[in-house]
Amino acid sequence: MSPTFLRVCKTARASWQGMGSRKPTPRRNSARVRPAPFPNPIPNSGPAPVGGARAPTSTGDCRAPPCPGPFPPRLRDFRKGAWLRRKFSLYGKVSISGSGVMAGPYTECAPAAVGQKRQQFGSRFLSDPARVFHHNAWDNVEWSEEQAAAAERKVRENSTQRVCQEKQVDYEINAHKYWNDFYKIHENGFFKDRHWLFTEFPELAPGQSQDHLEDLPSDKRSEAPECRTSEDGPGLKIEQHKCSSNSLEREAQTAPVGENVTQKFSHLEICADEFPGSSATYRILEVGCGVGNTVFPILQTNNDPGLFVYCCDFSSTAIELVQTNSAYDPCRCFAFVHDLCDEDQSYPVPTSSLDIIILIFVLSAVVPDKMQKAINRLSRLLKPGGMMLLRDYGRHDMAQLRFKKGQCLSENFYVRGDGTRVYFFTQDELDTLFTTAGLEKVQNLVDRRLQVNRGKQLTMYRVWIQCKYRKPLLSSAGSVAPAPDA
Ligand SMILES: C[S@@+](CC[C@H](N)C(=O)[O-])C[C@H]1O[C@@H](n2cnc3c(N)ncnc32)[C@H](O)[C@@H]1O
Repeated sequence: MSPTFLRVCKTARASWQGMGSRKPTPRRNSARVRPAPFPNPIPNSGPAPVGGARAPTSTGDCRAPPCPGPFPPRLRDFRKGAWLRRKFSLYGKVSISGSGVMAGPYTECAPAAVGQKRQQFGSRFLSDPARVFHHNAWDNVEWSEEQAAAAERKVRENSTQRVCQEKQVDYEINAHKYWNDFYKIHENGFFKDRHWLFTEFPELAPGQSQDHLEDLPSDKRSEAPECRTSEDGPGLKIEQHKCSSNSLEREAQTAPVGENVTQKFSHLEICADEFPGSSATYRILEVGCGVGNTVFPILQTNNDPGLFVYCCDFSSTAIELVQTNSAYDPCRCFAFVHDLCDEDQSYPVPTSSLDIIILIFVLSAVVPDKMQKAINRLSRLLKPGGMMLLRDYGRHDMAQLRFKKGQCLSENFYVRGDGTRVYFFTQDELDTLFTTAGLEKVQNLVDRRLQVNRGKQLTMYRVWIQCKYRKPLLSSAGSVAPAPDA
């Protein structure tokens, strides 16, 4: 994109590259699973009670662990049982007798009745341990004291030996390169079910029918590839709105991709009425979008003609994959390379212009020292009343427990075998990050889920955290609340 696409209004610095071409339905723990010795996970969600420890709807993260990789493994990976069992001690053999992974009393709730659309998702509670392998996953699993203590021990153990300073610097400076390498290898092969998106985050498609989801049995929903192109998608009706006639918008959206087209705009600020998507009435930004696993489902599901979706990632490889995806529509979407930790880069939208900012398993990839400023900057982009949505790894998730000594960078922060990094949050830590950025809590819950490999009789305990924080409409003085300084 050329600087001519931008109108210089004030002083600021903007730079970006490559422009161009799993439940808020609060669910109740109607049943509790008393876990056993090891990792136990959780469950589902519902519209969440503010600040609770409820469980969101469906699956959680983007991928689970088959290898030190950035994502939790997909369900189908679980079928590689033998290999996984060897590799990860956290995969436990379930002992129905109670001596194995799951012990203690369980209460199994009947699956949600047909017709209770949202509740069907993530509302499967295990009450009878003998039935643990009857389904792929169980919701709202509570951890026993014994299991929590074992997780603590495991973390203490794998944190004793830290990565040397020199390597730590390399992982920080070259973080985007490690992710580029990741996407060069996997491209968009990590697509995973994201139907939970709209159950957990209805704000992404307000007022839109979720009927297409009900066509899938719940088991299938969590295994189906989540993001398809418009051609092979789930038959969703996509109503496209016209491209803006605004020249900036048009040109910026068709600019070439890749790092070589990086444009640095020092001391620039986007003018309020000339930026990509400036004519939209509902703006969503996804930060750390990867290859579009969230963005494309939003574009497919939300047919509001006033919708415009921005998405960025500091991996130019990922952004290129987004921009070259056949479902990428520059009239409705703008993908750009951006490092959310780089204070010298501005976002291509004005302050107070976004309705929703979504962070899915991205904040955990950022070095803890830089998280607060990154959230502060994002907070300023939200309109009063706008919301920040997050889903990310929770403390003691199986992925954390499986790290070996020598992979720990700092407390609860690790590097995977491929050089990508991951932090495991507590609810309080996230609450502090968001409230310090001037946002108020709407939801902050922990999602504990037990995933099951029925073929191999393995159980995996996942922990994810889901948050929604809103920018206040008015300060107590009656004016719009000020955005925090970086
Ligand atoms: C675990 S992946 C999640 C991708 C995507 N949100 C999803 O759920 O499929 C983390 C993503 O965050 C991106 N990322 C990590 N650190 C970043 C940063 N400082 N700025 C922008 N993107 C970043 C990575 O490139 C990667 O695409």
